[in-house]
Amino acid sequence: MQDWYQLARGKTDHILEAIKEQPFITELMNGTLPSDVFQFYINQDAMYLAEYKKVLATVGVKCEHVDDTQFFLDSATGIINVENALHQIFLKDNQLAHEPSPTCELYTSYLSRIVTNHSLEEALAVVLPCFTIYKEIGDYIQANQTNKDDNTYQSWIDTYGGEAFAASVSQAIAITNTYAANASVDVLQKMEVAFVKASKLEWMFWDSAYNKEAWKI
Ligand SMILES: Cc1ncc(CN)c(N)n1
Repeated sequence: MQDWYQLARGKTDHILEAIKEQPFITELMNGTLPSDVFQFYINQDAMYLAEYKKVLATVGVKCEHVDDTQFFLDSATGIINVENALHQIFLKDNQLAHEPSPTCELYTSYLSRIVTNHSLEEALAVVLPCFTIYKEIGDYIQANQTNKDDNTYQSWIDTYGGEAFAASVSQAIAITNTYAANASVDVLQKMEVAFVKASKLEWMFWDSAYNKEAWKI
């Protein structure tokens, strides 16, 4: 029998395929992504992660089992520290923006709303695509690129395609599956909605970076 993650992941096949085809991802893989686009992305991502860190800590506090709490608190500090270090490599101080794009604002606000006002199960489901999609895309790029020795963005690619990230992704999936195993049909339905919506927001985040999305007014 399929576990919750396998079922939810199945509902997002089209989103994963669409992400792989995004110009942001194909150009990142080829090493041809314009540096101003990557700068825009990394800058927005730094603002995203500052909020995501708080969201993960909140999920950790809500967990019933101490090991799960520990995992999310460790993730809030450990993973994010790795990503912040990565940002230091790429982020140019003189090109910093301080206003989140509409999509960055939408994604972080959505995460925060679900984690604060909804069930623990939905909170687990909504934070999961941030782990699983980056893992899948990191693996996908590593498996398909032909320029590992000559890609400006290799350290970014290797962060998400690497073993350390894989271990935390597996743990996040396992914890979510455990809580889903005891959830009602109604809660399972809501978990799926949250997982699919956050997956769409991952697609939108790369799309908004590629187009250097601005506020319309
Ligand atoms: C928007 C976004 N989503 C996910 C990740 C991977 N933690 C990230 N750095 N940025």
